[in-house]
This record gives sequence, C-alpha cells and structure tokens, in this order.
Amino acid sequence: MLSAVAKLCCGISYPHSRNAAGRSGRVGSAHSRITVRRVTAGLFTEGMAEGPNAMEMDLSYRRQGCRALRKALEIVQSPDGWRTERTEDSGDTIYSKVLHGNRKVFRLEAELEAEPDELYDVLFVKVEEMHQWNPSIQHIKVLKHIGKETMVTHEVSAERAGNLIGQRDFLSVRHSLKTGTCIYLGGAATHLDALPPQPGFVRAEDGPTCIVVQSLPGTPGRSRFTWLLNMNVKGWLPKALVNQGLVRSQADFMEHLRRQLAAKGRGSGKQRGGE
Ligand SMILES: CC(C)CCC[C@@H](C)[C@H]1CC[C@H]2[C@@H]3CC=C4C[C@@H](O)CC[C@]4(C)[C@H]3CC[C@]12C
Repeated sequence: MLSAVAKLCCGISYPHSRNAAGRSGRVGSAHSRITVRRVTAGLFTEGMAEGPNAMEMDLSYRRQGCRALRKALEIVQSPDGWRTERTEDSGDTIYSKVLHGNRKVFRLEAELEAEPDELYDVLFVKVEEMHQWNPSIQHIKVLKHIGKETMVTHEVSAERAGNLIGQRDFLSVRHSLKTGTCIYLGGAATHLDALPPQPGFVRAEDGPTCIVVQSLPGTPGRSRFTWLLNMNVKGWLPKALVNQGLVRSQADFMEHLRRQLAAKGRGSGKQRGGE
C-alpha cells in the first residue's frame, strides 16, 4: 500500500513528464528520468514561473512536497511503537511514538461526517479560510501555487494555541494527492527567500506531516481521518509541556473541524439541526 502510494505520489505529480519520458523512451536510469522531468516541467508551469531559476524552484517545491508526503506516510503507516495517548469522547484516539532523534510524533485517528472531497476542499483548497473556523490559527497565506497539487504557505498560530507554547509561525510546502477513494495531504517546513524568519516570531517546523482521508465503504458521507502531527516548536521549553500542548491542539483542531463541517452541512441543506 505504502509503496503504491509513494509511486502514485511521484507519478501523479508529473503526469506530463511521465508521458514525455515514455515517448522518448528514456525511462532507464533514475538519472535520465530526472533529466526529462527537468526539461518538461517548465512547459507545464507556464505563467507561474518566470525565468529558469523560478522554474527550478517550482520543481524543487514539488519534489519537497512529494518527499514530505512519502516520509510522513512511512511514519504514519509504520505498525510498531505506538502507544495510546488519549481517547476523546468523540471516539477520536491520539497515539504517540518516539522517532529516532527523540522526536515525539502524534497520530490522530477519527471518523468524520464528510466525504474525502469535502475535506480536501476545507483543508487544502480553502486553507486560507482556516482561521475563520479555527481559533488556534491567526492566519494562513498561500505564497505560491505550483500547479493544483502543491503550494507554499505561511501559517501563524494564534497566541492562545497550545497554551504555554506561545505563538509560532511556519513556512511550509504542502502537497496533495487524490486517488479514487482517498486523499493525501502532506507537508514539511521549507524556505522562501521572500519570507525569512520574522522578527518577534519563533519559526517552528512542521513535518514531515500528513493527513489521510479515506472514504468508508458502505457508509457514504463518512470518512476515516488519520493525521500525523510532527512538529518542532523550537525555543527552550520543557518537553512535557510541549507534548501536552501538541496533543491538546490536535484535539482542539478536530473539535473545530467537526463544527465547521456541521455548519457547512446545514448551509447546503444536507443536515437539519438547530431550528
Ligand atoms: C502548538 C502550537 C505551537 C501550534 C498549534 C496550532 C497547530 C495545531 C496548527 C498551526 C498550523 C496548522 C496547520 C496549517 C495548515 C495545514 C494544511 C492543511 O492542508 C491541513 C491542516 C494543516 C496541516 C494545519 C494543522 C494544524 C496546525 C499545525
């Protein structure tokens, strides 16, 4: 499953280069494949990139996004070493695992009242609106779109998010992948010359992180939601406090996401309630 997704991830990100590589027959070594991609990618990002450097940058962000998703999936799908951190009344469970280098990551498993496509819309397409329904976020700005699947975003957490951790900002590459019944959202910290760390802000690092949303066979309108939170909040803070804050913000996020999905449902007449 994992390797299939990893292949899809890279394949779908470069469908045009895959065709070009196929036509020219240069699919032999990894090196020749990369060469073909370099040449063809620019043709399809016209209008977004200016000049050869910008083209290279776009390609680099695509690669970073793809790699982030692949790495995050590796972590989230690894079967061993998870312990239950917390079970919510909603049925959500948060598991944690300590990775090499002593980094603790959190995996949240939930079922949601929404189709994968709806979640794709709320969490990826309309990412800039997230602060409107999630008080842990002060603002999110898409700084760069690279095709439909990849973007570079700047995120600022609200002062109250994570309680004692304090406000943070993040610069991330976000990459998405849709298959028939599943959506994958991956992300990782990145760099953008135009947005170096801001004075007065501690720049935290998100990722490799991912959200996987799968439709549930036999229950239309519901999906299974898996979220890997893998964050270096930076700064000098006691580990126990950081980990507590992270679990808390993960649980809070779900509460607000559910509320938003319910509100959207009512808006479109899908659900009745509150009258
Ligand atoms: C503990 C403190 C420092 C931070 C608390 C806020 C955390 C939970 C916030 C800050 C930025 C947020 C992320 C911003 C952007 C995205 C991309 C989207 O496609 C899925 C959700 C995701 C991945 C958010 C998850 C929640 C998030 C990580």
